[in-house]
Amino acid sequence: MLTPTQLSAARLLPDTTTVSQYGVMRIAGYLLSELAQRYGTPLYIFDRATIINACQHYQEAFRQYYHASSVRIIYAAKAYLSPLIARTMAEQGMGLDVVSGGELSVAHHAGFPMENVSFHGNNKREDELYLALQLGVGRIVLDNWSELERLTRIAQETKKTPHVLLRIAPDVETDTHRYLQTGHAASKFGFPLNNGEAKAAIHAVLQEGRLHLAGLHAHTGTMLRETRPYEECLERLLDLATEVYEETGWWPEEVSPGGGWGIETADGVEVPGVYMLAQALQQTMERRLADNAALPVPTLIIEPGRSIIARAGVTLYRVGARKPTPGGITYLFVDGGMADNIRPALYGAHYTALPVEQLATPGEEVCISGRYCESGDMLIERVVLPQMREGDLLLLPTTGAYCLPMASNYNLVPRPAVILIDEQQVWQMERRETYTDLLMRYTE
Ligand SMILES: Cc1ncc(COP(=O)(O)O)c(C=O)c1O
Ligand SMILES: N[C@@H](CCCC[NH3+])C(=O)O
Repeated sequence: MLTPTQLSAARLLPDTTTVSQYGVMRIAGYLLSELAQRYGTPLYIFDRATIINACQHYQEAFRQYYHASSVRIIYAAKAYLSPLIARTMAEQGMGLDVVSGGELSVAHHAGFPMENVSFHGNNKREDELYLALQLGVGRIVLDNWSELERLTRIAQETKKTPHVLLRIAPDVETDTHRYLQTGHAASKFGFPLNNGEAKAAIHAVLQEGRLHLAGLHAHTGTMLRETRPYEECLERLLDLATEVYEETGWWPEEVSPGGGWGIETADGVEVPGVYMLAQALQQTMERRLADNAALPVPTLIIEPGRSIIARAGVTLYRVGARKPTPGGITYLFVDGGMADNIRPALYGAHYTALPVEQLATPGEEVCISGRYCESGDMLIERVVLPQMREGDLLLLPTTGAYCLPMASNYNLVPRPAVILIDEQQVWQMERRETYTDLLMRYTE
């Protein structure tokens, strides 16, 4: 029998999760308590089937509205990357969006086809641009004038003609946390549209002639749960392209309204299906290009990260202590916290938690708090759970995106192990850090 918390959390769990009539939870057939025993805790577990299903779901949704050749779906590696994840994305026909020489190196190491890699970021260093050209990345997305000048100079020197997109700040408002907004007029990302800089940058690239301007890009924010910002963003990019076409005859081969599609979380807000996004973008494209029927429809590039990988991931923590306080809060201390998942502290992100084994104890409201020396180290401020004891295992769903990539060694706690599982196999993607790993960084 599922408890009410388990029931409401069921939609947040990986696709292969099962709970027996005695309340025993498995993912891809594995007993979670056995995985915790074998790999230790905290443990991040990714379910391969859920990742593959999400990739296929995106492809099917967009292929309902576009020819396969006119849409490219690019996984945003910043959500979580390992060589095995890069290989899985390649097998699924996904491209890869990277934002650093580090992510680029993992993609290269994994043998990811470099022509399907887009190199993003707002401050790419010179050595990273050289590396991108040397490895032959498909697209470099330029954010600002300095980057444009830097890459133009490198292109001249190396006698290469990189394919670039210009990132535009389209001045589109999004209904998401302030730190997750990226397309407004004051955004740190992109050439502003409003003051004419975006158009000036396009003219500059075309006049200089050293870079191949393949198209225009924007990304308005993340954890979006409506199609409106995507539609507005695509409209603005196409309007800008139309103006430039009339002035110069240049027309984009590609346009991208970025990634950012949300997921359902413990806050209970529903997210429309991805096919709604595909449909909305196709309709916007058709509407905006109706007056220019002779022009080829640009390839649409979409860059999901979280909506591909968040629900595939869960975290297992072990409870170390239960502490009722006279102030009325009962804490459950777990063996991880803000250093492996900064999202609640940084964005007020909502998670829920489930005991891994069914407990017949009465329910109580607790605060799930980590082991770090910060009062703000709360993974969940309030959740009702059966009374848990020291040693019990707790599972947090939807931790596959932006937890591990933002992890730190705060308090010099080693970072957790990470595994990928399917019904046949367990792959250890990252081994647990050791004290030796931590000590190796010090040179004196
Ligand atoms: C340029 C760009 N593309 C794609 C993404 C992926 O966003 P999400 O993981 O929310 O889909 C991001 C991150 O917000 C981004 O900055
Ligand atoms: N790190 C953020 C998302 C930022 C995505 C990159 N622009 C999160 O956890 O939600």
